[in-house]
Amino acid sequence: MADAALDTVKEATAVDKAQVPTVVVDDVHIIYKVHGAGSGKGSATSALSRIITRKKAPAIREVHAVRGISFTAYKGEAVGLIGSNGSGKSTMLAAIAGLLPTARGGIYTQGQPSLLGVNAALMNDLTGERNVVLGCLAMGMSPAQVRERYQSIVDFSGINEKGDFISLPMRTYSSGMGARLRFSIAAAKTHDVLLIDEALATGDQGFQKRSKARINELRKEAGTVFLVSHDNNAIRETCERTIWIEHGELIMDGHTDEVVRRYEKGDRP
Ligand SMILES: Nc1ncnc2c1ncn2[C@@H]1O[C@H](COP(=O)(O)OP(=O)(O)OP(=O)(O)O)[C@@H](O)[C@H]1O
Repeated sequence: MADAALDTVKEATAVDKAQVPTVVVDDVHIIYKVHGAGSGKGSATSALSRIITRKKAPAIREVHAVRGISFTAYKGEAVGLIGSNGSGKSTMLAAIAGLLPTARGGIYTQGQPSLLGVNAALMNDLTGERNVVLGCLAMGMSPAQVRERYQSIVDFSGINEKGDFISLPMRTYSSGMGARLRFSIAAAKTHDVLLIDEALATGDQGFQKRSKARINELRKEAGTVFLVSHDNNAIRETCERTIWIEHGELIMDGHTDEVVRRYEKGDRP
C-alpha cells in the first residue's frame, strides 16, 4: 500500500477505532483512450488500408473522466454517488471494482469488491434457472450452497410471480426482469464491498422495497455498499453518506440529507 494511503488509513483509524476502512481512494485520475476518434474510422479494413497506403493511424483522444478524487469508506457504510450525466460516477465504481486502471493515484480495498450493474454478465441464451446456478457458482458458492439458496433467490427476484418465467431463456425477459434477477443473484451472497450501479431504479415498487431492505441487511452483515443512482429518494433511504461528483471532481462528501439537498438546488460549496 502506498505511504499516503496508509497514512489515510491510520488517520481514519485514530479518529475512531471502531471504524474499519474498506475502500481508500487516493487522488485517483482515470483517463479513457478513444482510438480512431479523429476520423471516425476504426474498422479492420481501414487499418489494412492504412498499412498499404502507409498513412498515419487516426488520432487517439483522451477523456479525463475522473480528476483527482480522494475519499475513504468504512465497514458498515452505505455511500451514495450522485452527479449529473457523464460526471464520472460509473467510472469511479468500475475503478473501485478493479475493472479500470488508474492513470494516477491508487485505490485500495479490503476484501473483494463486486460490481453489480444493470449490465452484469449473465447469459441471455440460458434460462433464468441456469443463470442463477452459474452466477452463484461464479461468486464462489459450493453446489450445495447453490441448491440451498436457489429457491430464495428466485422468490426474491419475483420472476415467477406471473408464471414460470425462470425456465425461459433470459432473452425473453424485460429489461426490468433481467435487472431484478441480476440483483437477486448478487445479493444472495455477503459481499465485502458491494457496488451497485442504478440497479434499484429498474425494478417496480415492490422489488425496490425488497432490494432496499436487502442492501440494509448486506450493510449489517459485512462490508460497504456503494450506490450510484439518479433516484435521490433511493439515495436518501439507503445511504447515510453521499459523495457528489461533477466533471470528474469531488464536489461534496458528507451527510446524505445535506449533500442531496444542495445537489438538488445546484448549490455547490
Ligand atoms: N468507455 C468509454 N470510453 C470513453 N469515454 C467514456 C467511456 N465511458 C465513459 N466515458 C466518458 O467518461 C465520462 C464519465 O462517464 P460515466 O459513465 O462515468 O458518467 P456517469 O456519471 O456514470 O453518467 P450517467 O449518470 O449518465 O450514467 C463521460 O464524459 C463519458 O463520456
